[in-house]
Amino acid sequence: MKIKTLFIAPYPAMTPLIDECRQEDPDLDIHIEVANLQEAIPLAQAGESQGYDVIISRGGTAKLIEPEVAIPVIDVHVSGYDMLRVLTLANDFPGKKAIVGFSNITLGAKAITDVLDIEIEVCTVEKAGEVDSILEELKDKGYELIMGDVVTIEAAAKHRLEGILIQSGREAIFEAFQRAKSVHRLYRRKEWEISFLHSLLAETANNLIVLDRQGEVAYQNWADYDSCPVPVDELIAGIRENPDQTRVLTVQERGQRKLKQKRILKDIQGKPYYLFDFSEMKESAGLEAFPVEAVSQLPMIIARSESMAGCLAAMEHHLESDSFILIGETGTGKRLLSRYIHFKKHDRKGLYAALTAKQALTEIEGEGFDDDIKTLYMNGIDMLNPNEISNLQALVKAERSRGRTVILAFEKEDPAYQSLLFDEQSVRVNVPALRERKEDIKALATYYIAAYHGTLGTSPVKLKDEAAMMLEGYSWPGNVAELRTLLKDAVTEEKGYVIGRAQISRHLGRKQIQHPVNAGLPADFLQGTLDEIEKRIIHAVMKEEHDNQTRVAERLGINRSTLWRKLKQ
Ligand SMILES: Nc1ncnc2c1ncn2[C@@H]1O[C@H](COP(=O)(O)OP(=O)(O)OP(=O)(O)O)[C@@H](O)[C@H]1O
Repeated sequence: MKIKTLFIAPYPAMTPLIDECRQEDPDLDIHIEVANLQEAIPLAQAGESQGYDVIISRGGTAKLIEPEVAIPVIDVHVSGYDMLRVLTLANDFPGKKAIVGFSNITLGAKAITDVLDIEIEVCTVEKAGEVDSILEELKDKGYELIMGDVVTIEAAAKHRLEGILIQSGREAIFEAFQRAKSVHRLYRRKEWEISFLHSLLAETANNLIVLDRQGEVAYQNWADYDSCPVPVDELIAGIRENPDQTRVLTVQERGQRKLKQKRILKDIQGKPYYLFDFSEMKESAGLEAFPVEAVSQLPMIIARSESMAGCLAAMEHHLESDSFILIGETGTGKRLLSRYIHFKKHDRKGLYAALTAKQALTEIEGEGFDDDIKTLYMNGIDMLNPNEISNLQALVKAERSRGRTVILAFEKEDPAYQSLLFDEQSVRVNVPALRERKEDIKALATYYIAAYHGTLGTSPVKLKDEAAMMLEGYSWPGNVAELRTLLKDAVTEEKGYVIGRAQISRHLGRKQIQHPVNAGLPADFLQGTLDEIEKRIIHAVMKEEHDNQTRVAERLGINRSTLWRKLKQ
């Protein structure tokens, strides 16, 4: 198919030559118009809307058209032949002569006049406005003949000077035809690439918006939403807050569902762009849903005691590892520490998932397990049978090789899990029981008083030393989780500003009543293994709390998933 070409000639004498040349070029379908400078712009714009592929023009006219249209504009260059022709013409002219024009004309002219020793003055202008004053000066000096482009020749006529237009010859026109063809080919190829990528994007980047640093929308495509699911102002505020972070992941609760937002900073042609990709997080198909989150800030860990500070230091020291084993009684803070490891290792560039070992075995291999999950925290390993344990071992290895950090939690060092517990590649961290780090108790209690004051609006703001001492005297079988529950009960009940000995003693006393050592229990209640006794206690409390698992977990100072696990045993 021929290339539809609009040739805008800046002077009428050019048209016969163009007409002659176009007969010899089978690839271009050329339509000719004559217009100089500004007059050419509306013609060019009309040509673009009529479906022309390319425009050819010359000098200042071509330059003016170019920014006004979105199709390629080819400039007919002034060739050495054109220059030779005009100089030959002028050579026989008697009197003083000069060439006036922009450097694209005068540089070549100067070279030729120097080499051939032709006596012609060469004057270069930098702005079209300078032409008049140069011509006036030349006239005063006795110059009679001026050579140049259309602008120069029109000005020469005004000053009553003789003018010869530097015309384009066949070679320059053919050369422009060639360039028109190759630029058109390139343009077509790029156009194809762009539409190809656009249709790919429309298929693959389903819910995407791209903003520049100023917040202008550069691209957007919504398959599952009518428009951006998060207000664009919110996205812009995030960019301003943190413009240089290359990757930021967040998870937002949207009613019952969770919306994952992934922000990637991309340098495109030297300019920063922010790609926001949105997706709904798939709820786990299996047992119960497990929490997946983007840990957005470093979790607060109280570590006044030497043992807890040592525990943190050991983790910090081995952060490059992709495998951790946390050993500590229930409620000591293993999950909290795993979130701390995740934040330190992956910052906001990946998601964190906490799940039981059984869930891990069923969910991870399944469809829809999110690639952005970079840390897997697994507990409940004691519920696995030997076969499942070896499956878990293989899974841990595979997940590590996928670039995930795997953190396994154990309540005690049980020989049944030896293969997992003593894995050489893992960093083992012992999380001390609260009774072994009494120095942390006051700080933890104060932290919780402040936290509940801030989140629940509870009154107390101070813990008296005598009350702290009472807390330090207790053995905390449920560890920090139990301490937190006691503090929550105490601050919710208390309407004054201070938690003193009386309040703490009341709550610790209740524990004695709720968990009497043996009073009123069947004779065989304390018989059997520890696991059996634990089971009986849990069922007794379940009965008292009418099967309300949240309340039972609170009373026993364990979290709900631990309770759930223990009930399933
Ligand atoms: N050092 C600490 N500083 C602040 N809060 C803590 C600390 N240790 C534990 N906590 C808090 O105590 C509660 C229980 O901690 P966590 O759930 O991490 O314990 P766990 O050892 O994983 O328990 P389980 O084995 O029962 O699942 C959480 O609310 C946690 O934030």
